[in-house]
Amino acid sequence: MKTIIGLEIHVQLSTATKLFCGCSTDYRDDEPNTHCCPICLGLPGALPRLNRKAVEYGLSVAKALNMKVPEVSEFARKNYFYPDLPKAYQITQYDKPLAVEGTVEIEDDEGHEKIVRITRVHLEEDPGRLVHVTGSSKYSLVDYNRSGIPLLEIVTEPDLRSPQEARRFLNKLRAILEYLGVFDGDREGALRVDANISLEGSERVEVKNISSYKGVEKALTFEVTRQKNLLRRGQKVVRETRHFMEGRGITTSARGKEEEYDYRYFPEPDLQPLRVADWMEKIKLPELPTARKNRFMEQYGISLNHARTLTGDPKLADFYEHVAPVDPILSATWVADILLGELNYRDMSISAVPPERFMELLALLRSGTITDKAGVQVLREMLNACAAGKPCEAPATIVKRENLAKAAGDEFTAIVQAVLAANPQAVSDYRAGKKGALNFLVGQVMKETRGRADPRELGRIVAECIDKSEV
Ligand SMILES: Nc1ncnc2c1ncn2[C@@H]1O[C@H](COP(=O)(O)OP(=O)(O)OP(=O)(O)O)[C@@H](O)[C@H]1O
Ligand SMILES: [Mg+2]
Ligand SMILES: [Mg+2]
Repeated sequence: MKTIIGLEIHVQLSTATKLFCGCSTDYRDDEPNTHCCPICLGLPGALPRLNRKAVEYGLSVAKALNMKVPEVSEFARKNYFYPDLPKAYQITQYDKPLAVEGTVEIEDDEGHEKIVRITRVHLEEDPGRLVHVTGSSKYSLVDYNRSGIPLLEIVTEPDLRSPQEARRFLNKLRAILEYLGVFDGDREGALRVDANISLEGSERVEVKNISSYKGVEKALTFEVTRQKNLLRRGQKVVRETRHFMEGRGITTSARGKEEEYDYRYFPEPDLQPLRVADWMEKIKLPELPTARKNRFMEQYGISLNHARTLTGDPKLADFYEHVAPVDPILSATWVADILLGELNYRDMSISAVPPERFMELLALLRSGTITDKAGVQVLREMLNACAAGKPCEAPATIVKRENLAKAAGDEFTAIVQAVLAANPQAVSDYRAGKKGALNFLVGQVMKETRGRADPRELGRIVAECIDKSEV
């Protein structure tokens, strides 16, 4: 049964000030209701003044998503009565959005390139935030710091075919937004999604206001199962809005009147229509993820998978380009396959890693001073220090202190000799032609050197030592 998914994504644009007033958008650590004025509080008589930067950001997203812009775009009032919006209407866009008909390229579940069509993007203001206080007396508080933050709503066509595909789409979209510098992905609630899902031939359900990528995938996975089970039991899926309960990973019906609500949209009389077609021509785009991915493969000779991973986040891509001169391929492996995993494990961001120190580590690996295994140990020491807020030690210092340099010279020969002497049976088995005996001896040397010997060279060296010792 075909799964059909379409997303409506609300992105908080990272402008310095709000959409229709000069209040600062940087309110995260501040007291409630300290970033407000008569305009974003919606007091009678206050007039909106459009933030030019927000329109530019919106248009650059439209351009990056290959969208068409109309001659003229217009704001509209969406009327509803709720405490998160004291003026009783949201300024948004309705029949004349900023742009229409775009595309985003993603990978489908088989790993093939696929196009997801974008229906439209439009600007609107974020409402205030309600905090529901429960306890002996139940009441709600409202914080208008968020009221008037510019949102860009991005609506997709129902082109996504699985919850995993939806998540990959969101990752790609987030990468594009971060490359454009219009969005701060680290901010909580900076991206909120309404996920629409149906099984072919059935009604669709809309899961509202999911605030994480993982949440979108989880909510959709839950819905696929729920809807399939309904149909299996001979029941019908009803068209409805549902809420996602992040903690429990389930969706619940929100059957309310809001679905049939008539918003009585009409053009916003206090704002001029925008001539966006002319404006669009002046918008310049930076290099975007797909272009950067292709350049990485060409310029550094790295694999598609590495290029994809490394360009998924502009900070990661910058980091890679910084350290690549040591050795592009070795760097790609160490950043994409090893560093990323260690960062995720510690819930650390790439910005916490000093690239110069990482280059020193790469140089030690490249020169063969340490083995891969010891390299991972050094990296862990470095990251643990960073995570604890301590300065990052030089890799060479860690290597010295922990005695991690590759076993070499006399020290190494002594270890091999000692292992051979301690295992005469294995040595004679090897001489008698048993290949397995060599592996055993190599394993013993690895154990003695605690990973400081290079397993790739070790077999040859041990064999040589046996040949050289008395024949
Ligand atoms: N059969 C379907 N199955 C799943 N998703 C669908 C289906 N048809 C449409 N969609 C998706 O649902 C969304 C439709 O959003 P649209 O804004 O047009 O309608 P709405 O949800 O009724 O309105 P709004 O949420 O803005 O009040 C789009 O993302 C679209 O891709
Ligand atoms: Mg909307
Ligand atoms: Mg909707």
